Amino acid sequence: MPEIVFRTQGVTKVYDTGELKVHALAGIDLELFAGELSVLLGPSGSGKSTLLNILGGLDHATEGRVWFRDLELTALGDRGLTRYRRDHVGFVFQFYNLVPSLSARENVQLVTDIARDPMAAEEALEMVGLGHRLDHFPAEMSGGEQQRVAIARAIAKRPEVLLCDEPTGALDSKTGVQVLEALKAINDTLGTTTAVITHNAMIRKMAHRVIYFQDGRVARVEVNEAQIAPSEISW
Ligand SMILES: Nc1ncnc2c1ncn2[C@@H]1O[C@H](COP(=O)(O)OP(=O)(O)OP(=O)(O)O)[C@@H](O)[C@H]1O
Repeated sequence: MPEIVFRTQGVTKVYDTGELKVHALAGIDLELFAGELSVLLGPSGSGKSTLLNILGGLDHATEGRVWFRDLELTALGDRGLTRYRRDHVGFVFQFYNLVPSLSARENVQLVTDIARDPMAAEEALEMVGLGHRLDHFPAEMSGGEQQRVAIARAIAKRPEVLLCDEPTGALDSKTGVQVLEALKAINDTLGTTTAVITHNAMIRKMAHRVIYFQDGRVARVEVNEAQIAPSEISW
């Protein structure tokens, strides 16, 4: 049995917008395991991003407890969460947030310059299949290539976990598959525990574990005995 990396117990999240209370998470008990790639599926508003943000230390649970290995995230204050994110978590979002005036290499170096034990920016870009585009600027790259630069930036500090919120949401099938191949290569070669939110149910086929959300709860979890290659996924 692989080690547990994330464990949540009765996690709720209520957004109180004054007039209205939104129950985004209604009691999540979940475990994510070392080295696995998990896909989080579910209708819009079912709580996927809210949970990912709590696991990544970007947001606080309203109730319940969350552990990253032995570290209880729900016991940390903002400074503790900042340190946790810096040391352990890579994020990838739907939009790439690259600095337009910096090359691919320089965008990654923004992180490697301040990380404790980073890989070289060139190595990170090689891993996502962009070793030949080091000196290109974001405007010279396709959406899929820009997303792969963002992935290289996220993994260059060698985070133990990589949390991805709709990483292919803005991409067509062909470039989206290249992004999925980059995520798989990282999961395979670095063993990075990876969680991917998607609306695209086809992507579940490349996962070790598929977590289905419904109304702020985990409706079910499926374990895939075999995974199919991203190149065999299309949409
Ligand atoms: N900052 C916020 N303030 C108020 N309500 C919020 C906030 N963030 C999320 N919500 C609400 O919480 C619920 C869960 O949202 P969440 O973004 O986690 O869902 P999701 O499954 O990731 O949806 P999507 O697939 O559309 O991104 C939704 O009803 C959403 O409107």
